[in-house]
Amino acid sequence: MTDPDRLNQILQDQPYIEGFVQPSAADFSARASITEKELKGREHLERWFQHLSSFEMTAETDVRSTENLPQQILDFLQESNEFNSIQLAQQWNLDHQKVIGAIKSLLANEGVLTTKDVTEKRLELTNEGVQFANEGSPEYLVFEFVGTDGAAQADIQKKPFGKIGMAKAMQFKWVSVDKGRVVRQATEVTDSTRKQLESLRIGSSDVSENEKKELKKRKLISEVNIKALVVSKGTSFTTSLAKQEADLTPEMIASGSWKDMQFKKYNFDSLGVVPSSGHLHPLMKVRSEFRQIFFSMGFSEMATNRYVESSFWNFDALFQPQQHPARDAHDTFFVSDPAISTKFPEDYLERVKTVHSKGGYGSAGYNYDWKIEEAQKNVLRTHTTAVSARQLYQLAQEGFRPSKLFSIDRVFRNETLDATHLAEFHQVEGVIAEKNLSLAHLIGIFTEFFKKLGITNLRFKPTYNPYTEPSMEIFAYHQGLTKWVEIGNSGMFRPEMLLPMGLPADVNVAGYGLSLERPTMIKYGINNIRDLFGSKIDLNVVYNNPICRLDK
Ligand SMILES: N[C@@H](Cc1ccccc1)C(=O)O
Repeated sequence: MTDPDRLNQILQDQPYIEGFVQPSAADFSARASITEKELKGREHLERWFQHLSSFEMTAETDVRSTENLPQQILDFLQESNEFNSIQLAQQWNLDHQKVIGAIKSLLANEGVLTTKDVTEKRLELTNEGVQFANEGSPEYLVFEFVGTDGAAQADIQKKPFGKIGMAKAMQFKWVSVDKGRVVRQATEVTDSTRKQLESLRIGSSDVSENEKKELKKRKLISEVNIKALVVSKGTSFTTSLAKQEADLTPEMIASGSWKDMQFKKYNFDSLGVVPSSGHLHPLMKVRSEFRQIFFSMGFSEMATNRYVESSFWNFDALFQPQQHPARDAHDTFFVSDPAISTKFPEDYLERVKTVHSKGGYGSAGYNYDWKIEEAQKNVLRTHTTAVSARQLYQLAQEGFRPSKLFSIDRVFRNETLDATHLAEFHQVEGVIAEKNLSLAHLIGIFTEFFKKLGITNLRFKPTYNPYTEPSMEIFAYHQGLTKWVEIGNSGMFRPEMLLPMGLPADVNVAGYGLSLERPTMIKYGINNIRDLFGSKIDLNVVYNNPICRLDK
């Protein structure tokens, strides 16, 4: 494919290509001016860049195939007796690590090689050096920009190469300034900075010590230490290594051929194949994401270890009246055995009773006959707000301190099952207790919280809870169902709930409860909540959903 004659012709026609530089596309845009001739030749040239690179490879350097590199190294050592890995990599134009890898693989054969660790100093181009090598030095770019007609100094200063380029081009007497106008002082110049950088880049030794010193001063190159190996023949050096088998097969044992074979040493350092075994359930993945998000936002986790809860903690402590429809057997699962709880903090129970029946703390209460029998009834907790209630009471007993708490666990509701409702599901609950908190803080927390989950399409809607005022529901847009789905409920806990607990009057508590299932459905494009439970889960749906792919 290479056509050196044609190439030389091109180089003569287009003298601005200096030497065998391999210009990049950026080269053109970085160049300050392109003459008409160059412009015309550009397309033509671009085709020839391909030839340029193949010419460089075949004519100038000795590029090795890395196939069977260990054998090539043995053959080389046979002739040379000793070599340095860096020099060999340079000579063969290979990545040094590849050479090291091949040497290491040969070391598995005892006695074939001896190696010695050495540290070599090498010059490397800095980022700026690489840029200059690719695009030309700033002084050259200035010289180009000035052109034969000259240019305004202000225009040059605006260019990224302007400042340094001007200083150097003046120092080299390539250009001069007269009343704000820059003109060429030399008719032709060579971009030797770029040339030197290019030579150093390919490890060539044709850059003088003085030139290196200057490049170092300009911070275009720097000295780095590289660990290399000096390799020489071992006591049982050979260029024809016996083929080493990786596996002992039943056939080898049956035929007895294993007796004459050599086997590869077992590599105890290599990583094993990771067995494709269990995966986290999508729900548990989202749960761990939720936990991480809570932790990253400074929340601590509450203990959630009771599914059976008394009505007292599930409802009464939350200022939910005993006639509230949610307490009805249609919505709540009552437990028949044990049917009641009997141990409650007495004073607190008394205060709860009073706030329900007579009011207090500035509230008129509900004005009804509060009955302990109703509060004693055991239920499967209908929300994790029962967990929060216990925790807030505890906080009041210990003495208030600002707190951010969360819990994620199962709750139970006597629901009619459909695509978005189950009788048992998970709630993600958070409470923030602090002075001067408002609903605005809560909205801010949600926005941040869901952003971290990848859900940005949120809407808030005012709602009613017996235990919060104001209260709001949170909706997220579900792409699969093409509708807004409620994913949470929240609000500022009422004083009728907090003050009987003994929390200071100037403390506000914001709370929220979210479903774990619905964000999971949104995230993984699952349209039926029932698909999340039991053995029916269709992993093809989960793993191939277009909205968000689940990594296994
Ligand atoms: N308990 C509410 C959620 C909630 C928690 C805390 C404050 C306000 C609302 C629910 O079940 O939906």
